Amino acid sequence: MTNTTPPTARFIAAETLCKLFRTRTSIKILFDRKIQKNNLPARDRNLAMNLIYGVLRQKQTLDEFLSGVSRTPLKKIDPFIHQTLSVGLYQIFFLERIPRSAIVNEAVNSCRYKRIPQRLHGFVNGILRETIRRLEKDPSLTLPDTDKNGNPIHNHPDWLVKRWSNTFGMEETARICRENNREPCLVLRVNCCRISPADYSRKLREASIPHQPGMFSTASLVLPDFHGQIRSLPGFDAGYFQVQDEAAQLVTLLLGPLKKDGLYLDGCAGLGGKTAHLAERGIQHNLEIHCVEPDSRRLSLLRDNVKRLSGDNRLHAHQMGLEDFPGDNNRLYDGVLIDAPCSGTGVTGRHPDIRWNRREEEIAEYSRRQLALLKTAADLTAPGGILVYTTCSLEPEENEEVIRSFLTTHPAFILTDCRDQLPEPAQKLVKNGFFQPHPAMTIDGFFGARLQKQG
Ligand SMILES: C[S@@+](CC[C@H](N)C(=O)[O-])C[C@H]1O[C@@H](n2cnc3c(N)ncnc32)[C@H](O)[C@@H]1O
Repeated sequence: MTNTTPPTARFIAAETLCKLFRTRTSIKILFDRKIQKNNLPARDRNLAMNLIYGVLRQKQTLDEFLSGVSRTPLKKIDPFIHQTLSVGLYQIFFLERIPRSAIVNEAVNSCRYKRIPQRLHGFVNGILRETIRRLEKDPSLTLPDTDKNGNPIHNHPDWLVKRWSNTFGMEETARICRENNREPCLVLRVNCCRISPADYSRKLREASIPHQPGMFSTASLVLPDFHGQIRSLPGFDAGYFQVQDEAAQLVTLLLGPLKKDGLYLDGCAGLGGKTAHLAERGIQHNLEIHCVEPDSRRLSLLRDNVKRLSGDNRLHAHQMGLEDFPGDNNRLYDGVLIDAPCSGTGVTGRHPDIRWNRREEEIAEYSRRQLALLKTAADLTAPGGILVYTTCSLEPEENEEVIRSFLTTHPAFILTDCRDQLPEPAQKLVKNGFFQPHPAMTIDGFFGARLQKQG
């Protein structure tokens, strides 16, 4: 292989992993850049993505195994070679359909492409062949689940495991980590304004796509084995569904009961997952909806998303930070949603880069920004109106502590019980009045608080 031939999926995976660990940039940004630069065919793109996500979910077990096979300590292995080996080991242990000889050849090809000195190709070749030899001798050989001191390996950084064991206890933490290390299922929210979940289920059945109803949200369908293009699912253009985990589906319900002809604001709209949900529900209630998002790329995707799902022309999208949003002609909002920027520690199963990119020190800065956003939102909420605060973090400083701190300075607001707005199966996700699902309950980790301004 020469540098004039296009790079392979394995090479892209190893390079992306190296860059991620070096720069702590999100996988989405790194991968999109690589795809644009290299024009990988869809099949290779999917394989590269699988390898990257797989290695991120198994990082510590792969490293533990590698340090048992390699005579060179991990810290002394060149980062690209290290990640090429992780990608190779991941394929050997998890992707049964790839011939083992191809795994070794491809790893050596990646080294050639990277212009790694020839003498080191033998090192890569030797480690992978030795692994295969051990597996042939003992087919029941698996990756280690404890480290050399006998401590369980969780495939999460120690600081996060320590925090979660303080919050949830060690057993629950181990369960959360285990769930996060599995490949998550695709979850859809059926757009009930366009089609019922039962009718959409029929369409999936006709297309031979295995699925089942979600456990908590009545509008959800779970597709355990689907790995294709989302656009290829039945009724994408017709707006029959949106990809959204059950936890994210449920938090929008906390704005209920919706007020007829009411004025609503999504104060941190992002790509519009929750704005679109609100817009769908809003059609029936004739809502006027405003949303605020400072990032122009996200706002443009949001517009497409909302148009596809609700065709709503009563959505007013504002590109700015909430602190700069003057409101609409001094009118106050009957409902405000603050889906605040957060550490994302509740969704490190779906986005395993988060667990390695985050720093514990960042949590204090997130909670400062979250409290500021909540205070801004309070001024935009009408008397009698509902203010919903939500994050996809599991950290108390970003969740209940933000709410407690807010309530001490805003006595006009009272905390109401989230249970009243949720369908019966989801009510068990509420603790101390807060919506608090976490991955051990086979749902993304979220937090939601429903506040009402006294009128
Ligand atoms: C958790 S995401 C929102 C996800 C979105 N609600 C959804 O369901 O797709 C938080 C969003 O807040 C935006 N944001 C950051 N600072 C903000 C600010 N000062 N005012 C409003 N939005 C902000 C970020 O750009 C990001 O898109």
